[in-house]
Amino acid sequence: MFSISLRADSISKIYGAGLLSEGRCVFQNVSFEIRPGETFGLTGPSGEGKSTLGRVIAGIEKPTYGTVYYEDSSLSEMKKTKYMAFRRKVQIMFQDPTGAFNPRKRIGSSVFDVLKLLKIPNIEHASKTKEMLITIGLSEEVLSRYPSQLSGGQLQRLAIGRILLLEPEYIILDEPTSALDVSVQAQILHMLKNVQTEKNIGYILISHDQAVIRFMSDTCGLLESGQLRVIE
Ligand SMILES: Nc1ncnc2c1ncn2[C@@H]1O[C@H](COP(=O)(O)OP(=O)(O)OP(=O)(O)O)[C@@H](O)[C@H]1O
Repeated sequence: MFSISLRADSISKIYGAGLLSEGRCVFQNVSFEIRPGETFGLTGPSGEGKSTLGRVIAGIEKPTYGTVYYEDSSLSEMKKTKYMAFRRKVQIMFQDPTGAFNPRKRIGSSVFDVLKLLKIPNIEHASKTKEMLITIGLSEEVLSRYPSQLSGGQLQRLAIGRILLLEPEYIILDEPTSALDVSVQAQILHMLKNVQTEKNIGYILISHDQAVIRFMSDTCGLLESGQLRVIE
């Protein structure tokens, strides 16, 4: 089956370089590749650049050196339309689900905004929303609630559900369960695995937790002292 890979080729990130400063090199010559349906687990000590690497792969930040390739196209050379398509296909999800939704809007309204943005015809909204809720294991009742009326686990499920409406090929999961209770963490991880099997999505999973990395990953990378060591 044809699959679109996401590949970092010798990327480096330096913050704060200028006329008077060499800046701070967060990581250098990092290379790895992932494919749909696979999970690349990214771990390492705090402050070593895992989130920065995630943002660079997602195209939110540019690498200082090196190239990120999607479907063999370099992100830095993509035309605007292709880049916009890439940004839709490669999503990033953050640790704290409470900030993921507008606190003044009911969940149904936030979901509606995404469907509208995607130009999904009104007639399909109910079925798309229902399908998404089934995938993330929540009932339609959550649509009438405000974010403050939901648990962290429910909000994280909905954050994933909202991303799934965009039909991504890859999701960068930045500490997706570390703000949650241990029992809820396990449920979310199982759900992520089921979603991956069902939709053949590739994950880059950033976590401090070795048990989470072991449970989820096909390949794992340790980012330490600016270097990525890939462990198959
Ligand atoms: N926009 C920025 N400008 C300057 N320095 C930055 C910026 N973003 C991150 N950094 C620095 O880059 C380094 C790596 O940060 P990053 O958040 O990527 O690490 P991390 O491994 O994800 O950490 P943690 O595990 O604690 O979340 C840190 O020293 C951080 O202060």
